[in-house]
Amino acid sequence: MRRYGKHTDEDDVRVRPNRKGNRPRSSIRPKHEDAVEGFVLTVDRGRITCLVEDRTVVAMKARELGRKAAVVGDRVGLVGDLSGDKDTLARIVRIEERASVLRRTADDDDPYERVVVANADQLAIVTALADPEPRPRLIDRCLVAAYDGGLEPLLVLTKSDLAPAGPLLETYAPLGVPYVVTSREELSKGEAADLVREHLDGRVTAFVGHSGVGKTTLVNELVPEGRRRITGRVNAVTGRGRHTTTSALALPLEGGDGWVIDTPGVRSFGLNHVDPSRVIHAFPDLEPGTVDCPRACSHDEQDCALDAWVAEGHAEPARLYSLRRLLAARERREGDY
Ligand SMILES: Nc1nc2c(ncn2[C@@H]2O[C@H](COP(=O)(O)OP(=O)(O)OP(=O)(O)O)[C@@H](O)[C@H]2O)c(=O)[nH]1
Ligand SMILES: [Zn+2]
Repeated sequence: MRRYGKHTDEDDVRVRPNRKGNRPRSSIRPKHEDAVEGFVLTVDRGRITCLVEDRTVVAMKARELGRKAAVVGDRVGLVGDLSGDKDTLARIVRIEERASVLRRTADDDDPYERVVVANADQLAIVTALADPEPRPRLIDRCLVAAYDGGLEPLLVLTKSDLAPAGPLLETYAPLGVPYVVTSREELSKGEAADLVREHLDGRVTAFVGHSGVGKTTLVNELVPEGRRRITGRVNAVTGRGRHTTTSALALPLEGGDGWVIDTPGVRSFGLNHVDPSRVIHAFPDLEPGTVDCPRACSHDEQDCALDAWVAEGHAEPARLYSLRRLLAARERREGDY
């Protein structure tokens, strides 16, 4: 039988002698200061799987967090049973401020734009050069989502054995986006993964790409054991035989301190709330030219000061053209999905 002593609350509320009449110390301590830090690996129907030290711990969100959801990549504070044993459930009591956010757009089932990945440093946009054909507008939308959310983009162009990368790269050259080009042959020799890995070490990279571009093939090359390891652990803890989640999944890079976050399909990015001033941060060469813009300028309107400024020779016209193209990609069109 458990005994409840007189002072069971002592550890929670340690009130110090308060001679100066200040507020009791207990009330200014952050709540749950004993919470342990975790990293969200995946989310499945309200079950949030976190890495806590070297254990996989399944948790629920504490009610006090309100509507804010924990998403893959979040740094969280956990309390409760952190053993990671089967059938145990910890509680997430804190979600740390996010350094970056990748949003997906609202859809028929859900009217809100939602964050799908938090704290990624980089967005790897996987595009096939053929089969399926590249979709520049989709790439542009990914770039806007990256710039807006605070992620650095990386273009990963697959299937260069089927079509040359030149024309597409030319389109993106003025943006200075780093890129990797891979082929079937490089893939089979393991070289494709090596090329991509050079961009991943020490960073958290979210991978997006629509069906058939070779994203899964590449991610499996990058983290051959990763998926099995993580989903195996998740299954062991949840008792579910299959990893059924439709959420993104964070996979540890072998021998590095980076993470690959595999995202399911691309449902188009949430660009409704894109702030042009955040996108223009990605264009530091153009930014000074916006001082004479009207207030809340979209930089895609007639009175925008950038046209005259660029015409005076302060920056490359190709850069302004690229900025405008990206800003125009915010509008969702038929076929963007
Ligand atoms: N020719 C060629 N084929 C490739 C290359 N990379 C991947 N593929 C093939 O492209 C097809 C699609 O690859 P997946 O990895 O399944 O593509 P995905 O983007 O994950 O697509 P989903 O699984 O549908 O989301 C597979 O048949 C791959 O073998 C490449 O560099 N060249
Ligand atoms: Zn402007």
